[in-house]
Amino acid sequence: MARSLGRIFNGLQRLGSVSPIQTQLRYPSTSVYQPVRRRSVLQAVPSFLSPKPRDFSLPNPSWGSELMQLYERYNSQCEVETEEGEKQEGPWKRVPSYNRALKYAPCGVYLSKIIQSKARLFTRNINDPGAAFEYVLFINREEQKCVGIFQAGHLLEGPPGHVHGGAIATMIDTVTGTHASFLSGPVVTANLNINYRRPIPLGSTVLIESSLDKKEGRKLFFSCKVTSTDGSKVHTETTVLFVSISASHLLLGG
Ligand SMILES: CCCCCCCC/C=C\CCCCCCCC(=O)SCCNC(=O)CCNC(=O)[C@H](O)C(C)(C)COP(=O)(O)OP(=O)(O)OC[C@H]1O[C@@H](n2cnc3c(N)ncnc32)[C@H](O)[C@@H]1OP(=O)(O)O
Repeated sequence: MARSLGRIFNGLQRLGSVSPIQTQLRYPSTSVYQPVRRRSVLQAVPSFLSPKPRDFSLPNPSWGSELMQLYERYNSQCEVETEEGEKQEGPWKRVPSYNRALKYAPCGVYLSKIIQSKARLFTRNINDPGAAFEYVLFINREEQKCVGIFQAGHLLEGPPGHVHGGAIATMIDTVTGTHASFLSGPVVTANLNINYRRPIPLGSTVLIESSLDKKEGRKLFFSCKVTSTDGSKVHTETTVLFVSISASHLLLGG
């Protein structure tokens, strides 16, 4: 069963012909979710089987002014105007975000109904806006950087009034993991090493910046910093190692 699912998944990935992250990044970054590639792959599928998934990385009423300001700052650099007044892709891309990782893959919506259909992405499984992880990620291909803007909700408490260290680690893993997937396709975290420097108050917004240090074969080494939004306070400093895997590594249990 697992083997045949692996074959289906690999086949579907070949059908899509681009990696999951590359697929999503083809969508016009300043617009709401527009599944250009997915539509062409799935045209023949009845529409009742393809509900439009919610993109959690778009603003909602729980977003505070800091999250909104930073979102707008990066989003305004996703599409720029040439001197002739034409619009073209800018240096940054907003990364859409759904409540199942499989929805990123070509035909993923259908696979996600077959494989562990109740599974939900850890950071996107609370429906109450603002209660837990509110965040948006942007990627800059040229500078090989990824930033996350993260507003921590009241359900993420660790030390009284402050964010749980595991929730911070989750967000660091999410930003660097998305960055690594974008650069290299499917990966898993092999090592995550965090120095917690200052606690993060619940309800506040922080900036998470990931950069690729080096790539050696299947291994990708990243540094990641969590700071206040103006960069004046460092909350954590992290190094992360990701290892590239084939899709069957996950489907067949490693
Ligand atoms: C189909 C998927 C599509 C995905 C699309 C996603 C889109 C984005 C979606 C949503 C965004 C959310 C993003 C969230 C991201 C979250 C990521 C996680 O949390 S992952 C869960 C936690 N991690 C694990 O469960 C790993 C468990 N470990 C393993 O599976 C294996 O140990 C693995 C793959 C890491 C290595 O196993 P081997 O057998 O394949 O390879 P070997 O030879 O052991 O290692 C390869 C190289 O790496 C080094 N290495 C391995 N582990 C190391 C370690 N812990 N420290 C240092 N080096 C290590 C080794 O020394 C070796 O190096 P030398 O090639 O010899 O130079």
